[in-house]
Amino acid sequence: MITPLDILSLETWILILTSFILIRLYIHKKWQVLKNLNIPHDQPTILGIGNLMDFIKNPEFFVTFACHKKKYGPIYGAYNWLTPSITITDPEILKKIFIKEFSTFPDRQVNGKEMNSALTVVSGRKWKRIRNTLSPTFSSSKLKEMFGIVEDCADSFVQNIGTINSDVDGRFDVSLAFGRLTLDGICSSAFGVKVDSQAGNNGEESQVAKMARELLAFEFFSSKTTFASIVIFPWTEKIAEKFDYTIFPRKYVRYFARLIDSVVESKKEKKQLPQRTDILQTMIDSQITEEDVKNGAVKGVTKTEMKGNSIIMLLAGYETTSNAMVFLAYNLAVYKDAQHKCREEIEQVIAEHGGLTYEAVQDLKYMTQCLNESMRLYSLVPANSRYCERDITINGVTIPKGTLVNIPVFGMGRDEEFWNEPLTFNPDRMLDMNEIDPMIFQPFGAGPRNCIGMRFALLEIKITFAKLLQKFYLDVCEDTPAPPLKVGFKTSMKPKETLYLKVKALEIRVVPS
Ligand code: HEM
Repeated sequence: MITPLDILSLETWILILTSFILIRLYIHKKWQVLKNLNIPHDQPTILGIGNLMDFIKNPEFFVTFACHKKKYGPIYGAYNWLTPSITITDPEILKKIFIKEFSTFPDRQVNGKEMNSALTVVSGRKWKRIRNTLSPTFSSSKLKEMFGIVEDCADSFVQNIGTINSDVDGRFDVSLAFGRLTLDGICSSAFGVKVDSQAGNNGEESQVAKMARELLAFEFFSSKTTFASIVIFPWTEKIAEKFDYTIFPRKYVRYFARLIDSVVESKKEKKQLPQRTDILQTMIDSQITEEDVKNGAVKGVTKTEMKGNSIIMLLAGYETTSNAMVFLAYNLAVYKDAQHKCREEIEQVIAEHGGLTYEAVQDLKYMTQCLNESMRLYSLVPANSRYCERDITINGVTIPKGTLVNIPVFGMGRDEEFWNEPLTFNPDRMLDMNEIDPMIFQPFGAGPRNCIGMRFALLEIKITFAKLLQKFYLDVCEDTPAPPLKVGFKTSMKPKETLYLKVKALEIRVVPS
């Protein structure tokens, strides 16, 4: 296959790309797109190039956001390198962008063949068809059928946490332990493959777990090609598509594409695995051909789309869910009253339902409050976005076509304008979710394009903590930092430094302080 380097030398490409940057810079300066924004306050609207770089360099996004908000007001324009963007925190405007005017803002942003079909990046009719096909996978009835898969992984986690995942004092690396758990959960549900990564060093790690770990460890933002493609030239995606270019390392995409082929084959032959409900099975059941797509099919996924979307479930669902558990564990270890109340609730709910059933998990109300409060303080996806496809004026604010709307989710979660004592972990404020504006607190995004895996993630987190807290008491170690934790960013928000906590088996029954 011809690669760009077969056509022109690297130097020539660099020259061409640099010329493009300068031309685009010139055009934007000329047009001053953002100067035309009809923003209802007197603040300057141009921050200059590099708003997004600020964020990547400084994951304490809320610090950047708080400074910008103070300086420029609640709505301000900036350039994400060459893409004009507008940051909005007004809930009324956000509601219109996410819901009422969804057709104007259908995508988050303007990767070979497989990844270009992933739900996260497709748009228009294609997105609608794939989303319609995959959504039923996360319905209550399907999640109930997947309950066993998730429960197995949680059981394995609890079994290992007191032994191979912790040292003699019960001290464990929180990200490592929850990372292994979620890897098992997502591989099992997305690919239909049991990977047993929780067996850790004492057991044989499967090749799938190893490849998944390596794929997930890939630093997207450290790759200059990726950076250029996504951030500086969002429009080069179309060219990249022609060359079957993917931002994901080809070795892993090919590996998983082949893995899916073999799982599909063995599922067909019913040789290796029993037919069971998982994300891949839902896609197999609704497989269509390229011909069907051309004929306007409104539901179903092609073989290529099936592969891309299985891989994207792994990428979108792994770190987010794992880090949500890391932050929840931290908060429960620090705030012992909350941990104690969670444990009481678990015991009560299990007694009422006669076990930890799917319905029992839905009744873990206080644990949900703790999780929501934890995700407010440490939002896993620190910023959301919507790409504006036509000029529009909303509540007096003009958003020109081609502008990226930034929603600083992490910043809004800690904004004093919206929350009383925002840095305090207070699950009680999440008691009545009708009182919380879903535009201000949006850990899973909002509107028709919100997180498709939300209910799966919530189920996995709650089952795990119900099982963990039944058997163990979570505590801080001597070197566990005091709140608020310093955060870093890879593919999702995570603790900046390696975080250690302690587990103590509950036979010792420690009375919470
Ligand atoms: C705590 C865990 C998770 C968090 C915090 C999270 C957060 C998010 C957010 C903020 C978005 C963007 C939504 C928007 O634009 O409004 C998103 C999209 C998405 N998430 Fe999640 N997610 C989590 C777990 C998962 C899981 C477990 C899966 C898969 C099994 C998943 C699959 C996806 C996909 C495919 C999209 C793209 C949806 C679309 O464009 O239609 N996520 N997620």
